[in-house]
Order: sequence, then C-alpha cells, then structure tokens
Amino acid sequence: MPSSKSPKDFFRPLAVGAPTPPTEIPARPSRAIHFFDPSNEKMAAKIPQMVGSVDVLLGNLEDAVKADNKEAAREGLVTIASETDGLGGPDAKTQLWTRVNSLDSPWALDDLTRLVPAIGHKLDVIMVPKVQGAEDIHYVDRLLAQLEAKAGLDRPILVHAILETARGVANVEEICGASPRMQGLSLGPADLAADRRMKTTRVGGGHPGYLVRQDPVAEQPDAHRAIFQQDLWHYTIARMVDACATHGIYPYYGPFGDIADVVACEDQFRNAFLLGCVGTWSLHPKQIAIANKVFSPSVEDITHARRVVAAMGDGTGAVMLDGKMEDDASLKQCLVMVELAEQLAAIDPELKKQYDAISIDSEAN
Ligand SMILES: CCC(=O)SCCNC(=O)CCNC(=O)[C@H](O)C(C)(C)COP(=O)(O)OP(=O)(O)OC[C@H]1O[C@@H](n2cnc3c(N)ncnc32)[C@H](O)[C@@H]1OP(=O)(O)O
Ligand SMILES: O=CC(=O)O
Ligand SMILES: [Mg+2]
Repeated sequence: MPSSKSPKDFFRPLAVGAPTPPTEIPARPSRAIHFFDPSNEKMAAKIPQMVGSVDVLLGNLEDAVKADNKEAAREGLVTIASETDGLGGPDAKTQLWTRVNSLDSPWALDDLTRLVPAIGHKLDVIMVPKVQGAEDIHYVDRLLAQLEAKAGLDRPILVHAILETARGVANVEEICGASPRMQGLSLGPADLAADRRMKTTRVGGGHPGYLVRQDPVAEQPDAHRAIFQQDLWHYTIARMVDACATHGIYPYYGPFGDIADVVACEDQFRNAFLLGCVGTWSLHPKQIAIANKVFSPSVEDITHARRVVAAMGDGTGAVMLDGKMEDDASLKQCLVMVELAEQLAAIDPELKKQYDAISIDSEAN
C-alpha cells in the first residue's frame, strides 16, 4: 500500500459513483487463460463452443494482433462478449478477460474507453501488459473508476499485470499492492527475455544451454558427465509467487510457445503449479487440456491430503502416517490442496466424480 494513503482511503472508490473496491479477490478457478484474437474470424468462431469447457477466455488486443487489426479486434471482442451467453460476469463458469495494449501504445486509451462502457458488466479482469511499477496500476485504477462510474457499473473490474520488464520484476511487490483491484500477475517470458537482453529466442520454457554439468570423475577425464538443464524462469516465478501471496492475489505462468511440444509444456506448467501458481496461459486449443490437468490436484494428492486432515484430528500435534511425520504445517499444505479441489469440483463435474470416489482410511500409524 502506498504510504501516502491511509488504509481507509485505499478502499474508497477513486471516482464518485464508482463501485467500492474489493477487500478480497475471489478464488475463481482460472487454470487456463485461453488467448484468442477477436479479429481472427476462424478463432472467434470457435469461442462460443469453448464456453463452459475453459475457465477463462481472454480476448487479446496486444501483441500477436496485427497493427492493422487493432480496431477490428476491439470491436470483435465487444461483439463476442455481447452475443455469447454464459461468458463473463460474477456467476459465469467461464470468465471473460481481455489483454489491452500497453499503456504507451496508440491503442490503450481507446481499448479502455470503448470496452468498459460496452461490455464492462461482463469483463471480469483486464490484463495490462509491460507494467513497470505502481504508477501504471494507479493510472489504470483511476481511469477504470471514472469509466465504471460513467457506465453505472456496480462491480469493479479487476486488474492483472504481466511481469515482462526488468523494472517490473524489480518493482513486483509494489505492483501487487498498488490497488485493491489487483487480481494477479502473469510471467511474460518473451518480452522479459528481450528487455533483460537474455540471449534466447524462445517463448517460455527451458533452454538446452542453461545447464549445470556434473563434476569430472577423478582420474577419468573421458568419463561421461551428466548435464542437468535448469529452469530459466525459476527466479522470476518464485518472486511473483511471494509477492502475490503477500498481497492476497494470484500468480500465473504465461505463454509456452512451442505448441507442438506438449510434454515440455506440461513440465513447465507443472513446475509453476508446484511453486504456487494457480494457472497459466493457453495459446492453442490443445494447451487447455494440459493446463486443466496440471493445475487440478491429482486424485493421489487429494487422497493423501484428506488422510492427513483426518489423521490430524483437531489440527494440532504430530502423527505418523505411512512412516512420515505430519503436523500442523503439513496439514496446512494439505488444506491448500483440499480447498483447491473443492473449488474445482464445484465447476468441473468430471473432477468432482474423481474426488468424490476417494475413500480414505483415516488411521494414523
Ligand atoms: C509471446 C508473447 C505473447 O504475447 S503470447 C500471447 C499472444 N499470442 C497469442 O495469443 C497466440 C494465439 N494463438 C494463435 O495465434 C494460434 O494458435 C497459432 C499459434 C498462430 C497457431 O494457429 P494455427 O496455425 O491456425 O493452428 P492450427 O492450425 O493448429 O489451429 C487449428 C484450429 O484451431 C484454431 N485456433 C488456433 N489457435 C486458436 C486459439 N488460440 N483459439 C481458438 N482457436 C484457435 C485455428 O483457427 C484452426 O481453426 P480451423 O480448424 O482452421 O477452423
Ligand atoms: O506477453 C507475454 C510475453 O511473454 O511477452
Ligand atoms: Mg509480452
């Protein structure tokens, strides 16, 4: 929270008549944020049939939309949001997000002033790219409040920042705490690599050159030395996760550009899930199933978590389960998983069936 504001001011609307800022960001399932270009007729035609089977549909207006198509993308999104039932709004199974153009571009102002009055009641989250510091969020915060007041909206639109500049990473904590509207952060590995002058040419994922090699074997100079590829994104994701957890908002992996490499995509998503991310981007329809699988706790994990919950009784003390010590802290980890499973089961009947079929033996040994 900026020191110049009192805690009470922080939760006052930034424009007369704007909705009250949220004190909590709801934990809505958002395993896959599926990107589409609303100016691409083939992609746009697929959107209505995707509603209900993906947690978030995001109309992308920024990078990957040609400059000549910026207005068509914006208008295409207005049409899709207006004509598609079950998409966006507090009770919809599939949320509607947009990624607007960067704040220094010729399009960002028109993106916001066109979309909020036209479809603000359906827009759940606005993703802001290339956020550098709290000042970018403050600008969007005030403008959204003015537009919401003018449009008579009764629910604040949330804001999500992409972490894709070196300065943004340096300022990650202040970005997360810049507004009560902040919903979360995504990693933007492609722009971040360019901004940092990393010597890579990929969109997310690992790199075979970024490795650690096993020490040489004594007196066997020709012996094979194993190499272990390292994760280029570990540092940034870990910083994002801590900043988001500190501020009660949600971290996400970003794009994985090698659409054909579904195995490495799944691995990268799983690393992010294990580190604390709640979801990721999907660039192609086939990445949705990967994201849904990875960001839903497995039946094995939920079986174990429920056994720990049952064995821990009132939640204090220490017990042995399968030869391992469990106590208050491991219980808390299990509760994170169990709560996530409950949220997902509420919107995903197939997962609910799998989780409901679990029967547990609650005996500690
Ligand atoms: C790097 C930093 C970033 O900013 S990443 C975020 C910005 N980039 C994006 O949003 C990219 C979104 N995805 C795409 O543009 C396409 O999926 C790309 C990667 C170009 C591949 O398209 P294409 O060669 O058509 O794939 P395909 O032939 O396998 O497509 C099969 C059918 O599915 C469709 N499709 C493709 N992508 C999407 C999508 N994201 N959403 C909805 N539909 C999609 C294609 O149009 C194609 O349809 P059809 O079967 O021909 O009718
Ligand atoms: O916008 C995403 C990125 O990787 O850049
Ligand atoms: Mg980017």
